[in-house]
Amino acid sequence: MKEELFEQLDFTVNQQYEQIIDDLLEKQYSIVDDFFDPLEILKLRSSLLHKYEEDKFKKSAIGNRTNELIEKAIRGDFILWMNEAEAGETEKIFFHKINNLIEYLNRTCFMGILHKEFHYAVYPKGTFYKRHLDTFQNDSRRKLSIVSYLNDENWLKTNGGELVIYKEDGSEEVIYPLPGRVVIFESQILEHEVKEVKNSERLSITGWLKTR
Ligand SMILES: O=C(O)CCC(=O)C(=O)O
Ligand SMILES: [Fe+2]
Repeated sequence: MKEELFEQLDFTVNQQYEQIIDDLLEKQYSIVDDFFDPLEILKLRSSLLHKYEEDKFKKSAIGNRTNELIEKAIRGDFILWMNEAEAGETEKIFFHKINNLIEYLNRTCFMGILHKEFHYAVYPKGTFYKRHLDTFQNDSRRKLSIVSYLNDENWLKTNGGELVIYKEDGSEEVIYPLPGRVVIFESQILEHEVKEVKNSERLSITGWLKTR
């Protein structure tokens, strides 16, 4: 009895998470502009670029690798999966924040998130990811998609690489990949697209929170 009471007491309402939950309930996606602060973004970006320069990234695939050309016509990004067990200092900051969010979602919404997977992504100039649903190719257990943008503060809107979310009412939300910004959306429901990068390299971490 007493323990139960204490469990209740150590819970504090987090306004940012509450906003995410409200948004998800209302429109199936949420845009959070200050999920990571500038120093965190700087560290995550350096870490990404360091690994990218070491040639650790691989061309992304879409399920079975039967036709390279078709795959290239669908998505052109390069990715590196992150391993929480081997996370460096910088990645630890990332996973700490994500784990806090998961804990909150499970506690307040009984979302039942049990697994997660994240990868770094680089979209070089000229690349894109055509309109798709994240659960088509890989995994029906994907519940929420989370994209964190690691571009620097000089990122221009004219660089392209917008994330377009196709809403259920038929309209579109165009989202610029600005540093610190995180976009969370229902993986099973919302189709989306990454527009062609016209200039520079578009840097991000993409991942999924999964049930069962
Ligand atoms: O980078 C983004 O904005 C979205 C990436 C995406 O849709 C995916 O990797 O499935
Ligand atoms: Fe996607």
